[in-house]
Amino acid sequence: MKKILFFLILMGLFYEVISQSFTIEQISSYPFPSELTTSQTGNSIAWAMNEQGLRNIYISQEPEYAPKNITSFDKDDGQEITSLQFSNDGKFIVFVRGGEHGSNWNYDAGINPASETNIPKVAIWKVSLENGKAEMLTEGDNPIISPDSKTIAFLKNRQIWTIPVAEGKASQHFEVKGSINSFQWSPDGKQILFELNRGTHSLIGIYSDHDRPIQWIEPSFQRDVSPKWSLDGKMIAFVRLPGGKSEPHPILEQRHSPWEIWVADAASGSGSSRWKSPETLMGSVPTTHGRFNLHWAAENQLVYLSYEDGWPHLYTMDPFSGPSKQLTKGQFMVEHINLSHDKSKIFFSANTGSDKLDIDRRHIGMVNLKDDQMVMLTEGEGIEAIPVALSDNQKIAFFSATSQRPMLPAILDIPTKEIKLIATDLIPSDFPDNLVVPKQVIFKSSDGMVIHGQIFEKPGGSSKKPGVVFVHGGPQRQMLLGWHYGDYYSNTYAVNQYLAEMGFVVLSVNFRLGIGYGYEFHKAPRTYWQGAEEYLDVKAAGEYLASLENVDENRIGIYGGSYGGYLTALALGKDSGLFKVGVDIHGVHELSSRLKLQDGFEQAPDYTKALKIAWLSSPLAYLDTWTSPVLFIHGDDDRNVQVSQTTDLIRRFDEKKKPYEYLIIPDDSHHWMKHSNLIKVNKETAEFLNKHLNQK
Ligand SMILES: CC(=O)N[C@@H](C)C(=O)N[C@@H](C)C(=O)N[C@@H](C)C(=O)O
Repeated sequence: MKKILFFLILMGLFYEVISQSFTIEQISSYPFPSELTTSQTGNSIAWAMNEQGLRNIYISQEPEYAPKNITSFDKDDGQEITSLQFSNDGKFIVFVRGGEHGSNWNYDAGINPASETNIPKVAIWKVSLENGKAEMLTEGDNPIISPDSKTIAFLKNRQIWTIPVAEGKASQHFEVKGSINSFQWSPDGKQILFELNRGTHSLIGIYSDHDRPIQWIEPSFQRDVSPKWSLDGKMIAFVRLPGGKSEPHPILEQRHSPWEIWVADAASGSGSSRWKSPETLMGSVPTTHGRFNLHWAAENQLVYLSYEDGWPHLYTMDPFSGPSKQLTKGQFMVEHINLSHDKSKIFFSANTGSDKLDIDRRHIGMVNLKDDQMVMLTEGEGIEAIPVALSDNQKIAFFSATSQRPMLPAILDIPTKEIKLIATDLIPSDFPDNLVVPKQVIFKSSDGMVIHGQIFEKPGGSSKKPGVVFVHGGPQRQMLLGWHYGDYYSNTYAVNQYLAEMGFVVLSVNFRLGIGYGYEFHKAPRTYWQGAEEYLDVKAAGEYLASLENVDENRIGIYGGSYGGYLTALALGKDSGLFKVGVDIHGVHELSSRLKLQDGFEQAPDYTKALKIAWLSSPLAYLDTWTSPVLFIHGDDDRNVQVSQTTDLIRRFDEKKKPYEYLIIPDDSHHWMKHSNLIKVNKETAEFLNKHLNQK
């Protein structure tokens, strides 16, 4: 009898293994597009494509839009492509290779995930569209081609340098005290507008030539940012924020963060405030992609984004006569905002449409500034994001995905609504074609917060499956009902599909602090080091999963990266009874550093209380109740979450003689720049969960 039982168990295991129809390498082999850009004439598009670590540039030209590879970088060396742009004359493309631009610090320092003996530099490259020659021009970052296509301005050591497009060496364009955050050529190419950080305040200046001093624009002790030339080059719009350091306000109270829109005369530098944010929490500085999204549009209108009605929406104003007007309205968010080349139309991604599930998707919308009417240009069960207008102002390019197919560029002809998917043959021939369709689930946290999630479950298999909660990072993110437009979350979507394939029921939880569900959700109080109430949503997700008929409540795991790693550690510390195993990927653990250390005489009135709450919001407070097995993973060139967050936690585990497993990835960052590292992390994550939850 025992032999028969053993044989049946063996067959069951064998069945489950062979029933896996794809490997982690196959599901992680999705090509990831980024840096979508369009030419000024001729309706061409270009994008960067990461094909299993090989990052190259493709262009597509009308009418067929067949993708053409114009670079040949052939090593999985972690060197990303950014700042991709066409020259106005359409003769060449410029881009940056190297660096880690998704970082919170040191984003323009070379990254070396291949551990080469020379750390790769961050460099500016040019590809001729006439003869196909690709050449590195100079070290530097953030290049912008001059309107006449003859010069490339760029940042080096936070100063503006230039290099002639033809022959010639790079040289510092001018010297100015401070760090230049951004710059812009004037429409006629004769001047450069720049935003300068001087520590306690920020200034906006215009460089004309060596014989004229910098023209400061309404200099003040405030922080002036996001300057934009008007279309005729006569005016400058910018945002004014408070400068300096305030008295120490109560730490645990949410406060209005004020901002104003100013307009100044470029020649004289004098200007005035044209709009002040409503003095409400929702009227605070927006934190949506693109932040203020301040743009000059046709008819000298100013377009901007504000959260003031509780959702990130677009507004317009005539800076000289009129009050502002709301262009997009409703319970949805807009992000990825871009204007048509003639500045008469605004395109954006939005989580809205005719289907109630659209709140967990993205579709493309447009506002025509001729009549200020908003229309949705795409709909359905797919995910469309990051629209960019083509030069004829009649087409847009964007990234398109479904629950089955990863992101690819697509082109929509606005009048005909015809959509053309591009580069489908860049999806590997052995890429899985039988992925599960994530199902929207909605449940409530213990405090009543309504939480959205996505369930990934492969039909069939065991009647009682193990469950895994996935916790995204950011935290200002939203997981979707399909492949994600962000590289980090395309990867976690792949991992969730693989875990479902292995027989897990996966619940990806969109906890509070995420985007897409309005201000109250995105800016919920008493969260992170101020009380970690977002953990209630993670716990509710675990309990929801455990309550499902087809899930074994005694085999629930959790994993997450970065902010999701923080919540994974908190879950394992606070609720090892619910979460039986976890994988904490570059998580945040020590939170007191988030409290601005009080110096001098003054201290926030609630500083002591805040310190206590920060401690109780940290996984470090729960090590004695943390009994579930854990795998710690961190790259040691992480520039979003210090690797010390994991080394220090491991030190505490060692001192407490607590078991753990670990995986350190030397020289890689927060974003697994080297594909082979991404595969290693994905595989170890899945195998660790499988070892503890899926072995009968
Ligand atoms: C300043 C800041 O918090 N930046 C965030 C983008 C960040 O780095 N957050 C991390 C803690 C994190 O969650 N990173 C990834 C996973 C992300 O989604 O940004």
